[in-house]
Amino acid sequence: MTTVIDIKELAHSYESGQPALKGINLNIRQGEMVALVGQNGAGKTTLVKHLIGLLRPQTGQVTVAGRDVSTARISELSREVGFVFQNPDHQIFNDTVKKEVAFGLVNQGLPESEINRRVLAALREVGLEQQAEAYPQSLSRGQRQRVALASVLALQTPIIVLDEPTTGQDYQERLQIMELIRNLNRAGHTILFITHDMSLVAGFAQRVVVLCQGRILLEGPTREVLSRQEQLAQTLLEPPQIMMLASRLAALNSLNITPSSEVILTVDEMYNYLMRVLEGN
Ligand SMILES: Nc1ncnc2c1ncn2[C@@H]1O[C@H](COP(=O)(O)OP(=O)(O)OP(=O)(O)O)[C@@H](O)[C@H]1O
Repeated sequence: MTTVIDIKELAHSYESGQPALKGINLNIRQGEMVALVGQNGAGKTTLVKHLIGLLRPQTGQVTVAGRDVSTARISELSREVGFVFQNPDHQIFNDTVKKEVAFGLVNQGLPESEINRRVLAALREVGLEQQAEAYPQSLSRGQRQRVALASVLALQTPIIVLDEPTTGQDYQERLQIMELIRNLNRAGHTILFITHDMSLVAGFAQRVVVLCQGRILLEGPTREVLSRQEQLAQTLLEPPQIMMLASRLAALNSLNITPSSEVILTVDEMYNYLMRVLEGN
């Protein structure tokens, strides 16, 4: 499989503080669905900002779809990578939902009929077609998060990076969003998503990268990484019983059972159970 994100010895220090990244080496191949996890301040957002040119490598090298991000223009990178910000309010600035989702497409100079088609399809996918004319700031945080997601869906970029895509969503909405993202992956998009939610990792990621204090602590297939309970404990990602369940769920998911099998029901049930444990009910 072709490598679409290639990160070599990437380090970054903000002016005011400690180094946020300390020599990251990471390869992501076309068509993968990868979770990036780690406790607050581990460097996850700093890392992904390099993929869209919001930060340029101070040391090391980052290549995205064959383009060196040190020299690539942001407009060039944005055709390859769609980015859903952690806080939708850093992304949303138009006065209607429809205009917001259309914004990137208008910038690309697409014909109006194509823009309308893509905007409506994206809003339908995130369940916001009724809110097309609404003022984004009148929507709930969860709905604004879905507006941000729709804007990226409409761009149809080969790579999609999502920083905490399920923030502000309830249990059902979280599942719907992750299923939508998984469908994008099945349709061929490469997905990198940041999350604190290990049940989402267990249920949806093929591979996990664990960041800890600016370094990669663990990296590998989800099942393998989630079975490394002792090392994961260092990152204090979740209470041990949640990690244990997440690990078992990942093991079941990795069996890759066909949807018609009865066992898949067990996976779903277990996932639902895990989500309810996390919700505290
Ligand atoms: N703009 C900034 N200026 C100075 N320091 C920053 C800036 N952004 C992040 N940092 C610091 O860099 C480190 C890594 O932050 P980063 O936001 O990348 O971590 P994260 O893993 O995404 O955290 P979270 O899960 O809380 O979003 C932290 O110590 C953070 O305080």
